[in-house]
Amino acid sequence: MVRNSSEILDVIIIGAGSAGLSALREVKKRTERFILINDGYWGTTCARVGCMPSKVLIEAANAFHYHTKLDAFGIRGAEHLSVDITQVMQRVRKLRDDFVNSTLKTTEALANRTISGRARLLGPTQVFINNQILSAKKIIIATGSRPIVPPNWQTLGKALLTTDNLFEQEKLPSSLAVIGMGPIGVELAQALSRLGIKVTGFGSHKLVGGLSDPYVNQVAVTLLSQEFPLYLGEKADLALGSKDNRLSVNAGSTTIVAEGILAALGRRPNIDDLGLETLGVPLDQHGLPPVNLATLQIADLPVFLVGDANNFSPILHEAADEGHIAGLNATRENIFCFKRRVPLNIVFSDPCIATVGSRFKLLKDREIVIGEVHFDNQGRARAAQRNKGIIRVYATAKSGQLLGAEMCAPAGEHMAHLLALAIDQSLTVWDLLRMPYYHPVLEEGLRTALRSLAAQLPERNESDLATCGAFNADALD
Ligand SMILES: Cc1cc2nc3c(=O)[nH]c(=O)nc-3n(C[C@H](O)[C@H](O)[C@H](O)COP(=O)(O)OP(=O)(O)OC[C@H]3O[C@@H](n4cnc5c(N)ncnc54)[C@H](O)[C@@H]3O)c2cc1C
Ligand SMILES: NC(=O)c1ccc[n+]([C@@H]2O[C@H](COP(=O)([O-])OP(=O)(O)OC[C@H]3O[C@@H](n4cnc5c(N)ncnc54)[C@H](O)[C@@H]3O)[C@@H](O)[C@H]2O)c1
Repeated sequence: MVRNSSEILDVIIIGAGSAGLSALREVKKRTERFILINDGYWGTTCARVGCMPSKVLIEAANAFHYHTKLDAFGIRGAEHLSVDITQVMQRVRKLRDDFVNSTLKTTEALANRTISGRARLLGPTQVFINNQILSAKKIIIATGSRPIVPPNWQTLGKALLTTDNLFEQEKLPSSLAVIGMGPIGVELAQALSRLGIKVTGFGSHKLVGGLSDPYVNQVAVTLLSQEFPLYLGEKADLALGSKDNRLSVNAGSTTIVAEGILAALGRRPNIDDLGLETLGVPLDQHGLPPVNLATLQIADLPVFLVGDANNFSPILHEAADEGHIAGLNATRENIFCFKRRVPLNIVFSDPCIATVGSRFKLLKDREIVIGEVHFDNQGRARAAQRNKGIIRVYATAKSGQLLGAEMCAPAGEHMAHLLALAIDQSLTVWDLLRMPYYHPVLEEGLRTALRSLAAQLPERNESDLATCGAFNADALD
């Protein structure tokens, strides 16, 4: 029998991932009349099967990969090093468990304010959960996303890996086709290859890792292809041999045989079966309702859609921001518009792929100037055997105001943060060139890109340190 709770809650939060927990933090400050509902495991995608375990795996892979550079430093014996995959995976899970436990503390303390189960909307103020109907003034939907797996791939059983089960593996197949070269595919294909697995990468787009600048992409593809075969531009599909039961991957004219598949085809918002159709607003072709990204409100309803579930920018800091905005707006009289942060996407490949500010594909029809640096001859990068990669920086042609950058560069994660701070502050290339650069650092490479950009701008007053030029000597720039 369905129970109809008589209590009218202030807020129901559906989904206890990073977005839901961020909303919870704000809701909790203002009311005790809330319920947090989560289906399946608690502990967030980020900590359980996302950002954190993937980064632990990548760190192990890069630590081992370093042995390929030792000989050049004059350090011998590296060929005797080997990877114990079982131990690597155990360490991934051990750290993963610590990360998950840290997130569980928040929700365990809530006791009867949490419900485990699959929630479904019955309208803008009602939720059906575990045979009962809950009513609330506001509802925050933070149901996250899941890996896309085509139906005919699901029959593969153990041979099919996604990020939902990869980190649970005790051992890994000796050969693996990584299908999809977005951020997840690139990060994991490189890491698994560096750990000694025979990886083949497939991507239906020519662009990898979320890049849109073809010049940066070309460098990224060239560098990744030096580590594992990479087939781009054709959709991959699978076939299981009828006689030998061998798994083959086909993409255009390419066919390879692999022991296992890692599907990294993208992620789908968890909005199916959620009852969004009961809200009475139009849904787009993906089933998504209209969401105001400055308020996270769905149309003018008392309902908010945040995090991966709205498919706007499925990365952690954006999910956390959206939860924060929705948590505030759901507990205030008036809805407030928030200015969103400068876009920043980092792929933890080596060299690091990153996009910051406006993407190249959105700028190419505007009047912009582009500064560029290749790291092949950059002094500090050469000293560290990290001299590979490129940064391209975009600015307005008139004033040199920084608009964005794309890169595949050593220390790219840090360069991208520096540029994000500069873009947020509406700085020009000259403003950045006026600031200090220590010597010898990788940031001098970024400065070279900025100088090449400044050289294309109208001339400046020479009494300004921003015009201090390069020595044109590898050792000094
Ligand atoms: C392998 C991988 C690596 C990543 N690496 C990075 C990275 O390095 N940096 C970065 O910024 N981002 C990264 N991301 C993305 C980041 O993890 C996500 O953007 C973020 O975790 C999304 O948080 P969320 O709260 O929207 O969703 P989630 O954390 O998935 O939370 C949603 C919750 O809602 C529950 N739920 C779903 N449907 C219902 C329902 N009907 N009723 C009740 N509960 C429901 C789910 O079970 C889940 O617990 C990575 C993702 C993956 C998969
Ligand atoms: N470091 C990070 O910040 C990080 C890391 C991992 C994931 N993420 C987030 O997770 C989201 C999902 O990442 P993702 O890489 O899974 O998705 P994605 O959508 O970015 O990339 C998936 C890729 O798979 C390709 N593809 C789809 N079907 C294919 C097929 N049959 N054959 C070959 N290629 C195929 C698509 O063309 C696409 O390029 C990202 O948007 C990102 O926001 C972020």
